[in-house]
Amino acid sequence: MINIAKIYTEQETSLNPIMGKRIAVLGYGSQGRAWALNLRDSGLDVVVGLERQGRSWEQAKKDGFEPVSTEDAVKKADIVIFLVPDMAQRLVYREKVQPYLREGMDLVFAHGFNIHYKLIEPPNFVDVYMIAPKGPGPTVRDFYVKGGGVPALVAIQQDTSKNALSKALAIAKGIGATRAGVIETTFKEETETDLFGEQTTLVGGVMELMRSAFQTLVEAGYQPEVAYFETINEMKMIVDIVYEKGFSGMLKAVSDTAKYGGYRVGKEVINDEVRQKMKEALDRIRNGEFANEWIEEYNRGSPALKQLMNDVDNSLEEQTGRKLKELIERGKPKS
Ligand SMILES: NC(=O)C1=CN([C@@H]2O[C@H](COP(=O)(O)OP(=O)(O)OC[C@H]3O[C@@H](n4cnc5c(N)ncnc54)[C@H](O)[C@@H]3O)[C@@H](O)[C@H]2O)C=CC1
Ligand SMILES: CC(=O)[C@](C)(O)C(=O)O
Ligand SMILES: [Mg+2]
Ligand SMILES: [Mg+2]
Repeated sequence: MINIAKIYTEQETSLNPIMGKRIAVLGYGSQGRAWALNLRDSGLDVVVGLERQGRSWEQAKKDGFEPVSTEDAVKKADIVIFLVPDMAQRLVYREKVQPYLREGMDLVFAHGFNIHYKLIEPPNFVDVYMIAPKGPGPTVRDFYVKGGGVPALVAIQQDTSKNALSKALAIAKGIGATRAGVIETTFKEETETDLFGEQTTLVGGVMELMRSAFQTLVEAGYQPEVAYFETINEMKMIVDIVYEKGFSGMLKAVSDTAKYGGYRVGKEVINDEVRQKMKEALDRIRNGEFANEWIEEYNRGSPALKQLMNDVDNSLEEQTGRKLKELIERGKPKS
């Protein structure tokens, strides 16, 4: 069954439901900085709450905020937005948010992980909702500054005030998302699809596809620089055309030789075995296995994650990219 999505746009949404309310943005990283700045530029009352003085604290001050401790931000807030890493949210909630919850407060998320997998179980006297931008934090800021907005999903988990949707849409408007459009979803759908996307395509799939192709060429004796241009650097140009003009537009921009070769070999590489693996990844997301594994990894101090970051950093493809950086920068369009 296909449900037709409800899409909210700029005209049918208003900032009024949250105007004058105090908004605490917890965390000042990828999304935190973008949200705090966009909400402030939209005329809303934002306070940045952070755990300790450090890099985020300095950045927030540089951007003109007066950051305060998480507790102090929460104590004075009507709306609390969780923009610390997913794995940190439970502890921040238990120690710094829960003790200060008052009736009529809102708990807001940018991803459904902690609510969907029940790591955070808020009391029934607060509203719980999500605005999930479908793009990286720096892009959320960049698009907003340039008059646009990254599309987002909105979901309501708890609607004690009977006004949660209009407040969620107001925040979506405040970060610029309604300039594009905001789709209504559930915490379950957002959490499962977001995890699936980053695992199989956006982060894991695309990166390993590019790295595997690079490594195949280099192992066959081709120059790393040539392999890098072919399998990694050109990806942006191809994906940019898909973004602007869809797959049909991309196919029109490449040669007939590429179209035929891509048609012939693409489905051989990304075959039924790969689709089966995608299905299994989705199953592990849906039955909670992935969430449990990630929580355990995090509790051990994220050794696998650290290893991955290290391996990638030291890989030949990354070294080659660093070597070619100056050349690539020189060639970028100037306006
Ligand atoms: N990164 C992205 O572009 C996207 C992120 N999201 C969601 O947004 C939320 C925030 O994610 P990011 O912006 O990636 O986070 P991030 O990793 O960039 O957040 C870092 C911020 O949290 C603070 N922080 C780090 N560890 C902490 C801890 N143990 N306790 C308290 N504070 C800590 C840091 O000081 C910093 O201010 C998550 O729920 C994520 O799933 C949703 C869409 C895209
Ligand atoms: C940027 C984004 O949307 C991701 C990949 O889902 C994330 O960073 O979690
Ligand atoms: Mg995402
Ligand atoms: Mg994600």
